Amino acid sequence: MPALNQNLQKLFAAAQKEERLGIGLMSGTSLDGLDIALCRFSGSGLQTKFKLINFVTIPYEESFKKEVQQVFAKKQVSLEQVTLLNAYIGTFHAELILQALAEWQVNPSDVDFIASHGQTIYHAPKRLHQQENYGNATLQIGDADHIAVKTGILTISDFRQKHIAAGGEGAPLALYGDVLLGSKPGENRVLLNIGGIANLTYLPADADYSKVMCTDIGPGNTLIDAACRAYFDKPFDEDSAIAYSGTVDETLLDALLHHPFFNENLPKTTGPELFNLDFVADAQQATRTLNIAKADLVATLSAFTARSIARFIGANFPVADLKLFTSGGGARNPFVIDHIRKALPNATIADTGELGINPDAKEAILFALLGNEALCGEPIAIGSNPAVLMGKFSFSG
Ligand SMILES: Nc1ncnc2c1ncn2[C@@H]1O[C@H](COP(=O)(O)OP(=O)(O)OP(=O)(O)O)[C@@H](O)[C@H]1O
Ligand SMILES: CC(=O)N[C@H]1[C@@H]2OC[C@@H](O2)[C@@H](O)[C@@H]1O[C@H](C)C(=O)O
Repeated sequence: MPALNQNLQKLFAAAQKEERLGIGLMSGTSLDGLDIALCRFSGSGLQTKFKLINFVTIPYEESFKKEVQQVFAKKQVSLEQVTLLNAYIGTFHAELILQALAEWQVNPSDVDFIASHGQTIYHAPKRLHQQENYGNATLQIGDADHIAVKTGILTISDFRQKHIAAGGEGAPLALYGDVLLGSKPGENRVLLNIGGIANLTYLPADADYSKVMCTDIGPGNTLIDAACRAYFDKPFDEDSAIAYSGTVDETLLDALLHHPFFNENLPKTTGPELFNLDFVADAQQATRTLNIAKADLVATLSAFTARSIARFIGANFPVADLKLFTSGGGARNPFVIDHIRKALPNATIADTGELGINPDAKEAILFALLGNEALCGEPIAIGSNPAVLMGKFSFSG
């Protein structure tokens, strides 16, 4: 039998180890920075044992955000800019990983794999584009060959394509990790992530994985952030200072909550391609609220996030018998969380820190888990999701 080449030998060795060190990377729709989670794994699937060793979010410079924003969630962009960014983001993420590893005094050669989400620049489920000849599609850039070559670490990436190829919308993938991290027999749980977009995983008390459900709900921080950028020259509404200084416009809020996306079948996905300031302006036009104070707009958009989340949970789950665990940057938005609490007075709400999961690190941990599965797992059927192993391998040499 011919010998395996060195890349495949390394891959085999990593997959067969008792314990593996893996890095999960997330660069989300909020474009706030790169989340880097260093985890130790043993086993796979529902028997995985994992420990978060180190975590950091390295914030992006404004100049980098602006470059990505030129192509982010836009129908018409410069193809040259996309091409340049694809290579640039891969190299840039590799530099940030090396910086984090140096700070943690971890030698790159001790890390078995990197699992990289990349940067979503366009998410186009068929429900959005509605073009007959095309199916679901999504695009994450930041090519992993650059990460692998620059760090010397086997890199797994582009997880969402397999989900689409096997019948999904490419998102949310959270359930694959949430089942492992968050389910507890005897408790109905919801793991709610409020990132740019809000999504959740429902974990039923009987631990019947066929009943697990994971879907996007609607906007998380994306509209709040967009309004802060456009009208206050701020990247986000820190500690809800602007929202608390304004008043919710109930007429506008009601119009926003009437968007047909909220009545579409589950599971479903969305993004800033739909929930953006043009959508808000249309609702303002229709309700003659174009002239409301900008602080009132931020308050209304914050209430919109909270109310759409609370309405979804109230309509779909047994609220009085439910534990809700929050994560993502929006879990640190007090206005949003207060409004969810008020709308769901009977639900128990805490952040995922109560489960021993750093709420800011959860999505990066998810990708590390998916990387571990790509190396040594088996496809698992959860809810209506495709039972597939996701991710593509990039070798360092
Ligand atoms: N102290 C705070 N007060 C208010 N909002 C905050 C605070 N800290 C973080 N946020 C919000 O959280 C956002 C970042 O959230 P997060 O990093 O979870 O998003 P993401 O991972 O990019 O999104 P997604 O999950 O959609 O991909 C910020 O843009 C901001 O809106
Ligand atoms: C296409 C894409 O990047 N979607 C993200 C986004 O951010 C939140 C929500 O929209 C979710 O569907 C998904 O990310 C998480 C990590 C997921 O797949 O579970």
